[in-house]
Amino acid sequence: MNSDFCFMSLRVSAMSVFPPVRRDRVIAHLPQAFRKEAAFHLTEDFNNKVRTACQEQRTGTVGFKISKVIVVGDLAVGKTCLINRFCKDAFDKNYKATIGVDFEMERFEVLGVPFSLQLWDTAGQERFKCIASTYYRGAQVVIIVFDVNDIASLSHARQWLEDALKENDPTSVQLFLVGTKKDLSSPAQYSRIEQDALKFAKDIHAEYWAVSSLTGKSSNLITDF
Ligand SMILES: Nc1nc2c(ncn2[C@@H]2O[C@H](COP(=O)(O)OP(=O)(O)OP(=O)(O)O)[C@@H](O)[C@H]2O)c(=O)[nH]1
Repeated sequence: MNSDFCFMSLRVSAMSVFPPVRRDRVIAHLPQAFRKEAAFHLTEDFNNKVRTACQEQRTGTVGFKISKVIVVGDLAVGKTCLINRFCKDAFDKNYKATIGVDFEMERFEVLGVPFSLQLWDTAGQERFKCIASTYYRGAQVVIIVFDVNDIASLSHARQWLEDALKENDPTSVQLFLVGTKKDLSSPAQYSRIEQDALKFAKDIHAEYWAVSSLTGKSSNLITDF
Protein backbone atom coordinates (compact mmCIF):
# COMPACT_ATOMS: atom_id res chain seq x y z
CA MET A 1 0.00 0.00 0.00
CA ASN A 2 1.24 3.49 -0.86
CA SER A 3 2.60 5.28 2.27
CA ASP A 4 0.45 8.42 1.75
CA PHE A 5 -2.62 6.23 1.62
CA CYS A 6 -1.48 4.40 4.74
CA PHE A 7 -1.03 7.69 6.55
CA MET A 8 -4.43 8.99 5.39
CA SER A 9 -6.27 5.90 6.58
CA LEU A 10 -4.46 6.10 9.92
CA ARG A 11 -5.47 9.70 10.23
CA VAL A 12 -9.08 9.07 9.27
CA SER A 13 -9.40 6.13 11.65
CA ALA A 14 -7.79 8.15 14.47
CA MET A 15 -10.20 11.02 13.82
CA SER A 16 -13.19 8.71 14.00
CA VAL A 17 -11.98 7.01 17.22
CA PHE A 18 -11.16 10.16 19.20
CA PRO A 19 -13.77 12.67 20.34
CA PRO A 20 -13.06 16.34 19.47
CA VAL A 21 -10.34 18.05 21.52
CA ARG A 22 -11.75 19.64 24.70
CA ARG A 23 -12.37 23.37 24.35
CA ASP A 24 -9.81 24.26 27.04
CA ARG A 25 -7.20 22.17 25.21
CA VAL A 26 -7.37 24.38 22.13
CA ILE A 27 -4.37 26.67 22.52
CA ALA A 28 -4.49 29.83 20.43
CA HIS A 29 -2.39 32.10 22.67
CA LEU A 30 0.91 31.51 24.37
CA PRO A 31 0.27 30.58 28.03
CA GLN A 32 1.98 32.92 30.47
CA ALA A 33 4.51 31.87 33.10
CA PHE A 34 3.74 31.68 36.83
CA ARG A 35 6.82 33.67 37.93
CA LYS A 36 8.93 35.72 35.58
CA GLU A 37 12.06 34.93 37.67
CA ALA A 38 11.93 31.27 36.58
CA ALA A 39 10.17 31.12 33.21
CA PHE A 40 10.90 29.72 29.78
CA HIS A 41 9.77 32.89 28.07
CA LEU A 42 8.46 36.32 28.89
CA THR A 43 6.94 37.02 25.50
CA GLU A 44 3.25 37.79 25.22
CA ASP A 45 2.46 35.55 22.30
CA PHE A 46 3.77 32.89 19.93
CA ASN A 47 6.61 33.90 17.67
CA ASN A 48 5.61 34.55 14.04
CA LYS A 49 7.89 31.73 12.90
CA VAL A 50 5.97 29.33 15.13
CA ARG A 51 2.66 30.60 13.79
CA THR A 52 3.81 30.17 10.20
CA ALA A 53 5.19 26.69 10.87
CA CYS A 54 1.93 25.64 12.49
CA GLN A 55 -0.06 27.00 9.57
CA GLU A 56 2.05 24.98 7.17
CA GLN A 57 1.72 21.82 9.24
CA ARG A 58 -2.03 22.25 9.41
CA THR A 59 -2.36 21.94 5.66
CA GLY A 60 0.47 19.44 5.18
CA THR A 61 0.76 15.75 5.90
CA VAL A 62 2.11 16.04 9.43
CA GLY A 63 0.60 13.48 11.77
CA PHE A 64 0.02 13.56 15.50
CA LYS A 65 2.81 14.97 17.61
CA ILE A 66 3.34 13.34 20.99
CA SER A 67 5.48 14.47 23.91
CA LYS A 68 6.34 12.27 26.84
CA VAL A 69 6.16 13.94 30.24
CA ILE A 70 7.45 12.24 33.38
CA VAL A 71 6.34 13.44 36.79
CA VAL A 72 8.80 12.67 39.60
CA GLY A 73 9.24 13.60 43.27
CA ASP A 74 9.08 12.31 46.85
CA LEU A 75 6.25 10.10 48.02
CA ALA A 76 2.94 11.80 48.76
CA VAL A 77 4.02 15.23 47.49
CA GLY A 78 0.93 15.26 45.25
CA LYS A 79 2.04 14.00 41.80
CA THR A 80 -1.08 11.91 41.18
CA CYS A 81 -3.37 14.68 42.42
CA LEU A 82 -1.67 17.19 40.12
CA ILE A 83 -2.28 14.95 37.11
CA ASN A 84 -5.84 14.13 38.16
CA ARG A 85 -6.71 17.79 38.62
CA PHE A 86 -5.33 18.57 35.20
CA CYS A 87 -6.75 15.59 33.29
CA LYS A 88 -10.04 14.95 35.12
CA ASP A 89 -10.59 18.16 37.09
CA ALA A 90 -10.90 15.92 40.16
CA PHE A 91 -9.30 15.76 43.59
CA ASP A 92 -9.08 12.82 46.00
CA LYS A 93 -8.08 13.56 49.59
CA ASN A 94 -7.35 9.90 50.32
CA TYR A 95 -3.75 8.93 49.70
CA LYS A 96 -3.23 5.85 47.55
CA ALA A 97 0.43 5.29 46.73
CA THR A 98 1.28 4.88 43.06
CA ILE A 99 2.73 1.43 42.45
CA GLY A 100 5.36 1.69 39.74
CA VAL A 101 3.76 4.04 37.22
CA ASP A 102 0.40 5.26 35.95
CA PHE A 103 -0.29 6.78 32.59
CA GLU A 104 -2.63 9.44 31.16
CA MET A 105 -2.95 10.83 27.67
CA GLU A 106 -4.18 14.36 26.93
CA ARG A 107 -4.93 15.74 23.48
CA PHE A 108 -4.46 19.37 22.50
CA GLU A 109 -4.65 21.55 19.48
CA VAL A 110 -1.89 24.14 19.39
CA LEU A 111 -2.43 26.82 16.74
CA GLY A 112 -4.50 24.31 14.82
CA VAL A 113 -1.96 21.46 15.05
CA PRO A 114 -2.92 18.26 16.87
CA PHE A 115 -0.65 17.57 19.82
CA SER A 116 -0.76 14.93 22.56
CA LEU A 117 0.88 14.61 25.93
CA GLN A 118 1.68 11.27 27.49
CA LEU A 119 1.78 11.92 31.23
CA TRP A 120 3.69 9.33 33.24
CA ASP A 121 2.91 9.45 36.95
CA THR A 122 5.75 7.71 38.78
CA ALA A 123 5.91 6.29 42.30
CA GLY A 124 7.76 8.30 44.93
CA GLN A 125 8.19 5.37 47.30
CA GLU A 126 11.76 4.09 47.44
CA ARG A 127 10.74 0.44 46.93
CA PHE A 128 9.02 1.25 43.60
CA LYS A 129 11.72 3.59 42.32
CA CYS A 130 13.46 0.85 40.41
CA ILE A 131 10.33 -0.02 38.40
CA ALA A 132 9.38 3.63 37.88
CA SER A 133 12.81 4.65 36.60
CA THR A 134 12.54 2.17 33.72
CA TYR A 135 9.86 4.48 32.29
CA TYR A 136 12.02 7.63 32.39
CA ARG A 137 13.62 7.10 28.97
CA GLY A 138 12.50 9.22 26.01
CA ALA A 139 11.00 12.07 28.04
CA GLN A 140 10.75 15.52 26.46
CA VAL A 141 9.54 17.08 29.70
CA VAL A 142 10.42 16.34 33.33
CA ILE A 143 8.18 17.75 36.07
CA ILE A 144 9.84 17.62 39.47
CA VAL A 145 7.24 17.93 42.19
CA PHE A 146 7.76 19.00 45.80
CA ASP A 147 5.41 19.90 48.64
CA VAL A 148 5.65 23.62 49.53
CA ASN A 149 5.10 22.63 53.20
CA ASP A 150 7.99 20.20 53.26
CA ILE A 151 11.46 21.65 52.70
CA ALA A 152 12.99 18.15 52.60
CA SER A 153 10.96 17.35 49.48
CA LEU A 154 12.51 20.41 47.81
CA SER A 155 16.01 19.39 48.81
CA HIS A 156 15.43 15.94 47.30
CA ALA A 157 14.44 17.53 43.98
CA ARG A 158 18.02 17.60 42.71
CA GLN A 159 18.35 13.83 43.18
CA TRP A 160 15.07 13.24 41.30
CA LEU A 161 16.36 15.42 38.49
CA GLU A 162 19.68 13.56 38.30
CA ASP A 163 17.90 10.22 38.15
CA ALA A 164 15.55 11.42 35.40
CA LEU A 165 18.40 12.88 33.35
CA LYS A 166 20.46 9.69 33.53
CA GLU A 167 17.92 8.17 31.14
CA ASN A 168 17.54 11.22 28.88
CA ASP A 169 19.48 13.77 26.88
CA PRO A 170 19.75 16.73 29.29
CA THR A 171 20.06 19.21 26.40
CA SER A 172 16.69 18.31 24.92
CA VAL A 173 14.57 17.98 28.05
CA GLN A 174 12.42 20.82 29.37
CA LEU A 175 12.19 21.02 33.12
CA PHE A 176 9.44 22.20 35.43
CA LEU A 177 9.73 22.54 39.18
CA VAL A 178 6.26 22.40 40.73
CA GLY A 179 5.40 23.13 44.36
CA THR A 180 2.11 21.54 45.45
CA LYS A 181 -0.38 21.90 48.35
CA LYS A 182 -0.18 25.69 48.32
CA ASP A 183 -3.61 25.77 50.05
CA LEU A 184 -1.97 24.32 53.21
CA SER A 185 0.66 27.02 53.65
CA SER A 186 0.34 30.52 55.06
CA PRO A 187 1.59 33.40 52.87
CA ALA A 188 4.61 33.86 55.16
CA GLN A 189 5.55 30.16 55.11
CA TYR A 190 5.04 30.02 51.38
CA SER A 191 7.17 33.03 50.59
CA ARG A 192 10.09 31.53 52.57
CA ILE A 193 10.11 28.29 50.59
CA GLU A 194 9.47 30.14 47.34
CA GLN A 195 12.84 31.91 47.62
CA ASP A 196 14.64 28.55 47.74
CA ALA A 197 12.45 27.05 45.03
CA LEU A 198 13.04 29.96 42.64
CA LYS A 199 16.79 29.79 43.28
CA PHE A 200 16.84 26.07 42.53
CA ALA A 201 14.60 26.46 39.46
CA LYS A 202 16.89 29.15 38.03
CA ASP A 203 19.93 27.01 38.76
CA ILE A 204 18.59 24.02 36.80
CA HIS A 205 16.87 26.18 34.11
CA ALA A 206 13.41 25.00 35.06
CA GLU A 207 10.14 26.89 34.94
CA TYR A 208 8.63 27.26 38.40
CA TRP A 209 4.98 26.86 39.40
CA ALA A 210 3.19 26.62 42.72
CA VAL A 211 -0.24 25.00 42.68
CA SER A 212 -3.05 23.58 44.74
CA SER A 213 -4.66 20.47 43.32
CA LEU A 214 -7.33 20.77 46.01
CA THR A 215 -8.55 24.18 44.83
CA GLY A 216 -7.34 23.80 41.24
CA LYS A 217 -5.45 27.07 41.48
CA SER A 218 -2.66 27.37 38.87
CA SER A 219 -2.96 23.71 37.95
CA ASN A 220 -3.19 24.67 34.27
CA LEU A 221 0.61 24.68 34.12
CA ILE A 222 0.60 21.74 31.75
CA THR A 223 -0.86 23.87 28.96
CA ASP A 224 2.44 25.71 29.14
CA PHE A 225 4.56 22.84 27.80
N1 LIG B 1 -4.49 19.94 50.78
C1 LIG B 1 -3.94 19.37 49.70
N2 LIG B 1 -3.65 18.04 49.72
C2 LIG B 1 -3.09 17.52 48.62
C3 LIG B 1 -2.78 18.30 47.47
N3 LIG B 1 -2.22 17.48 46.56
C4 LIG B 1 -2.19 16.25 47.11
N4 LIG B 1 -2.72 16.25 48.35
C5 LIG B 1 -2.87 15.11 49.23
O1 LIG B 1 -1.59 14.54 49.46
C6 LIG B 1 -1.67 13.11 49.51
C7 LIG B 1 -0.72 12.50 48.51
O2 LIG B 1 -1.11 12.85 47.19
P1 LIG B 1 -0.71 11.99 45.91
O3 LIG B 1 -1.07 12.79 44.72
O4 LIG B 1 -1.26 10.63 45.99
O5 LIG B 1 0.88 11.92 46.09
P2 LIG B 1 1.96 11.24 45.13
O6 LIG B 1 3.10 12.17 45.03
O7 LIG B 1 1.33 10.82 43.84
O8 LIG B 1 2.39 9.95 45.98
P3 LIG B 1 3.17 8.60 45.52
O9 LIG B 1 2.33 7.95 44.47
O10 LIG B 1 3.32 7.75 46.73
O11 LIG B 1 4.51 9.00 45.01
C8 LIG B 1 -3.13 12.75 49.27
O12 LIG B 1 -3.77 12.52 50.51
C9 LIG B 1 -3.71 13.99 48.61
O13 LIG B 1 -5.09 14.17 48.84
C10 LIG B 1 -3.08 19.70 47.49
O14 LIG B 1 -2.85 20.47 46.54
N5 LIG B 1 -3.66 20.18 48.64
